[in-house]
Amino acid sequence: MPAPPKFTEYVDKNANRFIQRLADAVAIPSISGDASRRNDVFKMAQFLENHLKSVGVTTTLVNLGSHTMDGQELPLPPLVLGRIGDDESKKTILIYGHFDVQPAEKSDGWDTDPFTLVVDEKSGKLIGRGSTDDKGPVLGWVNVLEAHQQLGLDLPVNLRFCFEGMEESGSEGLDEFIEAEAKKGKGSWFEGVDAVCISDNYWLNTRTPCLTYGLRGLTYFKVCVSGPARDLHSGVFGRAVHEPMTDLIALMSKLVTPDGKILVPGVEEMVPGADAEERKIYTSLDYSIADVENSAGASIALSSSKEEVLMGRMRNPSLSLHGIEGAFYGVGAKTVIPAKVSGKFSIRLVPPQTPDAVNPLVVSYLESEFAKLNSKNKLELECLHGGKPWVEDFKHWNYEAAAKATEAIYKVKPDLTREGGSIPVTLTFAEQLGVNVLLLPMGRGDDGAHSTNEKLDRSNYIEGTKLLGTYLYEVGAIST
Ligand SMILES: C[C@H](N)C(=O)N[C@@H](Cc1c[nH]cn1)C(=O)O
Ligand SMILES: [Zn+2]
Ligand SMILES: [Zn+2]
Repeated sequence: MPAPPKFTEYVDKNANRFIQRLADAVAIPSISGDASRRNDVFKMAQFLENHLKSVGVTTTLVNLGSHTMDGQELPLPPLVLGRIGDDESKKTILIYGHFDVQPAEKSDGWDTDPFTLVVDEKSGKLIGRGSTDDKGPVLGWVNVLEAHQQLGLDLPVNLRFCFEGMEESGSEGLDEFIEAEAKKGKGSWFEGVDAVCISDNYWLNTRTPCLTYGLRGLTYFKVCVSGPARDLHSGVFGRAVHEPMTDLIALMSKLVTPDGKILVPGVEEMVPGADAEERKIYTSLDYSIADVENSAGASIALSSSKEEVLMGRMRNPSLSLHGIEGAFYGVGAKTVIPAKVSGKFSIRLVPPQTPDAVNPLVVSYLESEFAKLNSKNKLELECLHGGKPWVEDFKHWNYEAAAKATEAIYKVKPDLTREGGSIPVTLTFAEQLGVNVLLLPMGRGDDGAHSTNEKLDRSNYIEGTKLLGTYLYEVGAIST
């Protein structure tokens, strides 16, 4: 059953207001990983709750307690829960999204202020932090509800919402909440949920919409090397003391080869290779080396084989080095020996890898490599956060409904993809609620999530809003 034409017409007529709604959301720098922005994450929770209320959703804010970040005790942002519809003859869909964003500074290399949405009329880009990850998709649902409220249309399904403000920082407190609710059975917030829909990833390319049935897991490490009591002068202490930065670089260089092979013994070996049958999946996807290179902004693909690049992103683990805290990075030529430096790296995990299985391998490898350095400095290892990988059955009515909706809006069959990123709560929903989970992305592969000049194309936001609404009608029309 397609959505009524008046729904899609309403979305077109109100596109500019919907863009203003996104601009208002982007203006709140809700960076969960920055302690100084915690008030803004709370402000964003309030903004979202107000918008949901105004379109007829019954809402609750759930206090998730507090946590320690950068040595500070901080209140966790609340979960924003919502419900609309209680008709037993209809299916109930749980929608998840997040209202926190990655850090962004103009000085990182943005062309414009990251927290002022720029509507580039010529290119059709809506540029700003969170535009595609994940404020645009979250507001897409608000837009759908507004249209139904204003047009006096009944929703074809019951909806439950679970929006969090810590996704970019390990989803602290969320798994525990879901597990505790799921245990309640009757009377649980999630009672009656038939399936889950998450819009928080991207098309593989810039042309073809997709449905996503897999995510990589993650384990994120901080490797701290310290020694001197304070920063030292390299002219006075160079070649006289063990230098933390030198030890750290030696360790970091032992983690991964320049062509992406993970050097921690046992980690690559956990994953079985792809057989000819599986390779066909990657051959059939609408993708080329130009897609990865255009979205990376340079000709730097690791392989000239499309299948290898896709497998590297979708079905193989990867290890990335992210940064070094405490290192000198300013302008000029400071001749310092930093006293304490912390390297940050993460491993994207694929089945059957889990943080519990991989972390001990990482720890014992780094400890043994550090021992080989014969350094008198001190090594400390910390796993900052993690999550398991997830792969779903895509031959399910939830995917069938999403495929029909995609064909109705975009006039093409969607690709079926696995995403290289991580949304740890996905597996928790699947396991705890025992229902199918679908990823229905709004944005394109070149949106630059987590990067500078993050954008969502105007057409993806507006057609994506229609897609989310149409998906609900297709779910409503399925009889199982
Ligand atoms: C795919 C999703 N939109 C996303 O960006 N997830 C993040 C989750 C995360 C974990 N640590 C920090 N952020 C990701 O895959 O990096
Ligand atoms: Zn993200
Ligand atoms: Zn996200």
